Amino acid sequence: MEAFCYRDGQLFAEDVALSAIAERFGTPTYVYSRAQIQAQYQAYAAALAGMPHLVCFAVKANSNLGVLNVLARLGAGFDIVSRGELERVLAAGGEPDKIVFSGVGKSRDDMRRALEVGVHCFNVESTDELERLQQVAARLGLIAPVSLRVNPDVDALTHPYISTGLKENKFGIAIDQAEAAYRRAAELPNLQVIGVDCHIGSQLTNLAPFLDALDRLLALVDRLAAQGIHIRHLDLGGGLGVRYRDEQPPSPGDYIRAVRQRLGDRPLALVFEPGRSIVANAGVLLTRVEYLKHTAHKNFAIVDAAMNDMARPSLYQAWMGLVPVQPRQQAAQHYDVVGPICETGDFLAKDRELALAEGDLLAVCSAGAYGFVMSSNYNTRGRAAEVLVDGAQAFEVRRRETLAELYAGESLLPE
Ligand SMILES: Cc1ncc(COP(=O)(O)O)c(C=O)c1O
Ligand SMILES: N[C@@H](CCCC[NH3+])C(=O)O
Repeated sequence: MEAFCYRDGQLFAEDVALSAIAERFGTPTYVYSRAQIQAQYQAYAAALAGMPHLVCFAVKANSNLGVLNVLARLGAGFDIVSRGELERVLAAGGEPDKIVFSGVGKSRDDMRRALEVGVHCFNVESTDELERLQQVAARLGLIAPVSLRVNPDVDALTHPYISTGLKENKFGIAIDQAEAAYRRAAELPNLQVIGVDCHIGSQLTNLAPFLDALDRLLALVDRLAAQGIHIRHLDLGGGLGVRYRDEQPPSPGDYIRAVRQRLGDRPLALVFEPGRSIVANAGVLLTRVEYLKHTAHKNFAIVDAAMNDMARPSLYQAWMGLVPVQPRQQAAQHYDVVGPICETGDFLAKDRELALAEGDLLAVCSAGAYGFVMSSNYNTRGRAAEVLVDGAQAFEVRRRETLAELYAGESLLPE
């Protein structure tokens, strides 16, 4: 489905014109489509029908309570990496026993709270973490369900900053040390081994690395079974890519069909932790042109969104689509679309052909994942509003940060 499309000469989110959203809520504003989030979640759930599974949305991709609530109502699970994400999921109505807890740096406090609420599984990333989890669980008199996150050493063929499954990355337990780690976990009285986990990177557009990692994990599951350690679920992480420009990533259905074929008759449940593929194309960042600046070398469109609102272009040189909300019938020019922040690296798009005037609205496409969640207050800019569209209705699911909030909690030195 296409949640964002042109009608009557302007861009709509479902049945709401983006110009009306800008009018009502101001800019910059993130706009999400409920129908698109639902459709992407259902693509995973439908492909997993008929077998035990959990689709755990990776909260890091978009942690807005409204968005999490849409997914919780569909019965989604959640993949979290911090206490903060845990509290968000609970506040949004997520079920604790569908939460998997990932991350290399879980504190004792993180573990305690997750044990108390009863998460589905801890994805443990080191042997020291196993020992710590044992201590915390023993003190509470509880049993911690665990998977070991295995680092299978496969090249995800993606940007180096978002590749996680190579032996030089900080994530997981090296696959050649995994069996010893499992034997240790099986000895610890307050741990219950239930799964194997891996996550090799993000924005993968090719199935081969996923299937390569899967083969290595299945071989490990078989070796563990021979030693009497029986794995109940396989968690393949997230990572499925989306189309930003001309990428042709496999669909969740194609991916899951290929995975199911390889399981054979092993009685394994499947867990996925998709983030980007659920929400990226369910969101845009709406921004307004403040100035057009023409120099001898370049044209700049200076807009009211900046790298503090959307970091991906500056941080990863990511190419993101950028389209006018109300296209003009006049000659286009080449523009660098930049924000007001005092850094040359503050750009949203470079060298785009656009017909623009001051005051025009633009939409940064595919901004629903790793957009608002990576925003900051750099240059003491307030964070954008977030709006969730459902059919003909638009709900402000996070209001714009106020000026007073920008320095709340800070204080002057005493006299
Ligand atoms: C452990 C883990 N699970 C899931 C995800 C979600 O990945 P993606 O948004 O690429 O689906 C990530 C981020 O890459 C991750 O680190
Ligand atoms: N922040 C990255 C994805 C990180 C994936 C997290 N493990 C991006 O915007 O592409």
